[in-house]
Amino acid sequence: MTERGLLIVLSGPSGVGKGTVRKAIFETEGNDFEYSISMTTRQMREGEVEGEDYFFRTREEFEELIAAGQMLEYAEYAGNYYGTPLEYVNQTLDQGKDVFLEIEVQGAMKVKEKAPDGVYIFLTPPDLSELKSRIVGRGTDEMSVIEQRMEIAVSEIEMMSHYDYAVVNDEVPLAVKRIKDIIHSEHLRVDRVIHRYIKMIKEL
Ligand SMILES: Nc1ncnc2c1ncn2[C@@H]1O[C@H](COP(=O)(O)OP(=O)(O)OP(=O)(O)O)[C@@H](O)[C@H]1O
Ligand SMILES: Nc1nc2c(ncn2[C@@H]2O[C@H](COP(=O)(O)O)[C@@H](O)[C@H]2O)c(=O)[nH]1
Repeated sequence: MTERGLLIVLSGPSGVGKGTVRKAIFETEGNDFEYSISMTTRQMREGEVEGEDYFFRTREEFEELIAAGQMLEYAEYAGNYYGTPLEYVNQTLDQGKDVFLEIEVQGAMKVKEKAPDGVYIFLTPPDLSELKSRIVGRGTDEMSVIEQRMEIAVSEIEMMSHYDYAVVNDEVPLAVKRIKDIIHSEHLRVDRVIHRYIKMIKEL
């Protein structure tokens, strides 16, 4: 039987740079994990592409998928649903490939309940004023939404202790390296490696 892949969960407050760092990770060489594209009911931003950035759905469609048990997790964030389709994650892990989720904190905690053996990484800003500058600088949200996201950010940062690792996103290439190093180390954990040896011993 193929060894199940590792579930990698990256969270952190809105605007910290999760998307930027995740894209940079996937652009670097030597990755062996797949990105799970999320579903959302929020409006598509300029430049976003259906099926690449998100699967954009109506609230009705999203609620049907929840009712059908087709979401690994979902959360309501700043007035919209966001969630992880279950089938892709399960199929990919079953094929022995690692899966990378980039999701907010409520959803990450739901995933952690279901998959405590995943690796949970919290991306932090150097400080809160830099966080606000990044959200403002991105130019995608109105001031009322920015204030809402900053309030949520404070409560999200309070949840950091539930994660396995905290990575500061001061500079993107440094954050990328820190995250790749964590994933590499997770693969060397004895509780993951030992299964291979138990299997070999059984086959002797
Ligand atoms: N290390 C960094 N230094 C300076 N600016 C950064 C850094 N990382 C990301 N940014 C910028 O911060 C802004 C927010 O980044 P990004 O959209 O990736 O955040 P996010 O955490 O994915 O946000 P959300 O959760 O709202 O989707 C972008 O304009 C991005 O270019
Ligand atoms: N619980 C989940 N949160 C998700 C998912 N996909 C993205 N997100 C997070 O939502 C906020 C807002 O995103 P934005 O694109 O509107 O800026 C951010 O923290 C994302 O990481 C998901 O599948 N589940």
